[in-house]
This record gives sequence, C-alpha cells and structure tokens, in this order.
Amino acid sequence: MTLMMSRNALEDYGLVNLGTIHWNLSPAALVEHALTQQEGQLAANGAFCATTGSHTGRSPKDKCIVSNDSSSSRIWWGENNHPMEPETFAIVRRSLADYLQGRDVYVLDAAAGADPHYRMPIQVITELAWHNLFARQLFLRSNESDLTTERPGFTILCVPHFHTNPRTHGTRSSAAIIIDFEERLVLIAGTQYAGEMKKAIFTVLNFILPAEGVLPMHCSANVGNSGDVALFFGLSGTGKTSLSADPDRRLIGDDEHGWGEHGVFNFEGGCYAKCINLSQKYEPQIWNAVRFGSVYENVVLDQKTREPNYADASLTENTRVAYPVDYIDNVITTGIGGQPQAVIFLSADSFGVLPPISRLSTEQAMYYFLSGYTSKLAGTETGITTPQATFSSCFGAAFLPLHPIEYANLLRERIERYKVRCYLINTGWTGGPYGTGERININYTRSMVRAAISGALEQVDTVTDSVFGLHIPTSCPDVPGRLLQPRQTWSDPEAYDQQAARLAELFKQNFVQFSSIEEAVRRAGPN
Ligand SMILES: Nc1ncnc2c1ncn2[C@@H]1O[C@H](COP(=O)(O)OP(=O)(O)O)[C@@H](O)[C@H]1O
Ligand SMILES: C=C(OP(=O)(O)O)C(=O)O
Repeated sequence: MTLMMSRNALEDYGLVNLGTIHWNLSPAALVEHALTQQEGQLAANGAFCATTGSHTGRSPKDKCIVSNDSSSSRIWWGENNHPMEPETFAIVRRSLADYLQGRDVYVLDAAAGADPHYRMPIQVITELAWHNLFARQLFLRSNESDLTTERPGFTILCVPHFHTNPRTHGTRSSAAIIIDFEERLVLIAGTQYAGEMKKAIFTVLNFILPAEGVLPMHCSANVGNSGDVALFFGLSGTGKTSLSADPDRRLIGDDEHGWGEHGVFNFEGGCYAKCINLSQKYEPQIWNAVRFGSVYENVVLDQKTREPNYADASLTENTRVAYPVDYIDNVITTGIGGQPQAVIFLSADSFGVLPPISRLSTEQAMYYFLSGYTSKLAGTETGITTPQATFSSCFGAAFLPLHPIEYANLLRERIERYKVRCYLINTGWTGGPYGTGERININYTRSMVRAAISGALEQVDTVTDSVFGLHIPTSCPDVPGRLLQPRQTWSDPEAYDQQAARLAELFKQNFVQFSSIEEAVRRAGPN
C-alpha cells in the first residue's frame, strides 16, 4: 500500500527514469548509504555527522510561496514570504526532475501532527541518504492511519546539490525553498541545511491549521507530574530545546506545536538541538540523546578519535544534532498534552536591558508576542555572525504565512479561556550588552522557569520597570536578587538608561505595523 502511494506520487511530480528508489529504509541502512555517498562520517558516539560546509543557515530571500489564486489573498507577504508564479514553480520542478534522472532517491513516508484529528501524512523524497535519516528522526513515523486518512498529505522534494539559477529559474538566489499549497508540494534546492525540511512543513501547518481552529506555535512544550503543561516560545537559539529538556518534567516536543480543542500536540517526532558548546554538566539530557541514529550537522570531529569537539565553530555556530524525541529520557511518547497553564516567551536580549524574568498581563502578553523581540543568534541565518536585535512576530515570523494578528488573537482567546500564567524571560545578556556583559547563566534561567511554572512567583511582590512597564518579581528561589533588576547589574547605570531608551524606541517603531490592534495592547508596550 505504502509503495503504491509512493510510486504514484513520484510520477505525479514528473519523477521518472530515476535510479534506484530506496523506500522507507531503516536508520542503519540510511547510515550505510550516507557513508557510501561520502556525505559525512560516524562519530565515536555512533551519531552520523554530516558536513555541509559553512552555508548551513537559511537566507531570508530564498523562501517563496506559489501565489496562485487560492493562497494569494490569505498570505502575509511580510519580508519572509516572496510570491512566485505557478509557471516559475513548474520550471524549477522540471529542472529538479531532469537533474534526478538516473540518480538514486530516498523516499520516506512520515507524518506531522501528533493529534489524530489533525495528523497530516507527508512524503519526503531526498537526494541524500542522511537527509532521509534526518526526516525519519524528526517527523512522526508513519502508521496505518496515514494510509487510510481522508486528510490530504504534503510532499517534500529535497535536492540540495542542484543549485537554481536566478536567470533561468526565476529564483532569488542559487537556493530555493518553495511551497505550493495547491499542489501540496515543497521544493528545496541548493541548500543542505536539513532544518529547511522541518521548517517548511511548519510553515505549511501554520497556514492550514488556523482555519481548523488550531493555533500553531513556534514553541517547545513539557508537562509536570500533575499534568501542568508549559509552553516556551522563542526564536532560534533562545532556549526552547535546552529549557524544555528538564529531568523533572516530561518533554512533549522541542520546537513546533499546535494548541487545539483537546490541548497541545507536537507536530514532530524528534528534536533539533543546537550543540555549540554542548556540555554534559549543563545539558545532560541532550548530551545523552546523541547516539546511533542521531544526526549531527557540522559538528567537527577529531580525525583520529572521532570524538566531537563541541567548542569548534569553524564550520558554523549553528551546529546541530537531530534525534527522535524518545532519545530524551522522560518524554510523552504520544506527543499530546493537555491545556497549558504557563506560557513563557524567551527573548535573548543582546541589549542587556530586559529583566531576566517579568510577569505579563494578557495585554502585555499580546504586545510582546506580536513584537517577538529577540536577537538573531549567530549561525542560523546566513550572514549573522554576532547577535542582532530583531523583531520576529510570534517569535517565528520566518514561518508565518498568515498575518501575526491572526495567531495573536488565537493565543489571547486561549490565555483568557484557560487563565494561563504568562512570563517573559530574557535568556540573553546581563551586566551590559553583548560584548560587555555576559549571557545569563542557564542554571539561573532554569530556576526562573521552574518558579514561573510552579506558580511560586504569583504571590511575590513585583516592581514595575519604568521604561518597559514590565512587572519584575523582587525575588525568585535560587536566583540572586540583584540579577533580577538589570539596571543593578550594569557598572554604569546611566549607560543602562540610554540603552533601555534605545530599545524602547525600536519597540515603538516596530509596533507601528500593528496599529489596528486595540489600544489596551498598544499601550502595554514601553512608554
Ligand atoms: N540562559 C540561557 N538560557 C537558555 N539557553 C542558553 C542560556 N545561556 C546559554 N544558552 C545556550 O543557548 C542555546 C539555546 O539553544 P536551543 O535551546 O537549541 O534554542 P532553540 O531550541 O530555541 O533554537 C544552547 O546552546 C544553550 O546552551
Ligand atoms: C531549526 C530552526 O529553528 P530552531 O532553532 O528554533 O529549532 C531554524 O530556525 O533553522
């Protein structure tokens, strides 16, 4: 049955005269093929290490959405989505099919969306064996229900060694990530960054699910012993994966979730952790998840011992490891949790002025969610080498095909209905901006997260920040009190005031685009 579906799909996409088609290979077989393709090597701990060179991040200009009639009116053509004509898409698709003639391909049947009500079958066709291994570990494994479901699927065709030519293909660069919602097909060319596959499906679900009453979220999720679910929103590198891996709470997922009628569910079946400076001491769970079947990207191995050197950023800062979610010790294997009780926004503030933790009113939650203030941390995007202040709506603007206010309204409705506690946590700099101050110790951040989730901060007195209006707890268990008030951590408080004013101004400028939002939310920002 699966084979039949796969063969038809291949032909539908013009993929004929291929070499050998490898269907649903096991991880061990995929590793063997990846070694034969000479696309990487095995690390001493058993992980397959793919080396893709320094171009390992995304470039904002490469992502296009095919602007046919049915999608055009709904798409948010912000700076992240570029329209592409169906004819241009057809040219790229034909070129990929021509390129693949006579070549082996790897085909995987998988799925996205752990809640059976929303589960979507996906098929991943890749040129490289290790990309197929990545997809196998990152997406949900296919099951019987995927063969009979009425829900239409989506296909990814990932051909990294084919580079597009802007002149002949009409693309914006030599790489292209193109989503066609009508054909239900994603084309990826000219980039080996495996994250594009998962983020493309995330973009797809961000388009499809709101129409079904589900809020798609760029967040990690975990659950405590009493069933209390917590969500951690944040742009890449702000701590979703690290902070949700908690020995005292069970992991639901580390990056992409939906919040529907029945609660929260993971879109994926695996995690994608950053491993720059990964340490056994600070991140034991992620450390232990690296084993046979895991896939490293651009981690430098010692050529004699094959031991990973996590400190080596010579290929990229954005070194990664992908592994199935159950490689983490305490997980919710169904990928489904209940209704959240706590929502945490993670902002890595490179200005060093946001408080390490603040309690948010619902209006503030809306304001900070829409603003999505954070820093782009080095590596994930091409050309970013130092943290750069940015506003990424809903903490994931790059993946949003609808206007941010649509997602924000869905979030507000849920926060109010379930009386969810909301916090803003700065996982970035303290004691000064990037370059002068230092990144907040992750163990302190963990203590703040624990206190926020448990409700321990609800009764604690707060002081109101004079610039941002944020409510800063005056104490937090296991965190030095001085750290909580950022102005007190700077050696020059006047420099702090200037920097805070600068950031407040950036917030205001950015929020102009949301002038249609109600006044109470507009007023919840910096004054
Ligand atoms: N205070 C902190 N809070 C969270 N992460 C931190 C902190 N300080 C340093 N880090 C590092 O930042 C990175 C966060 O990456 P990750 O959790 O993978 O982000 P995301 O999942 O949001 O992309 C990790 O390498 C982590 O060790
Ligand atoms: C995989 C990515 O996101 P995150 O770091 O949030 O996992 C990415 O942005 O490429």
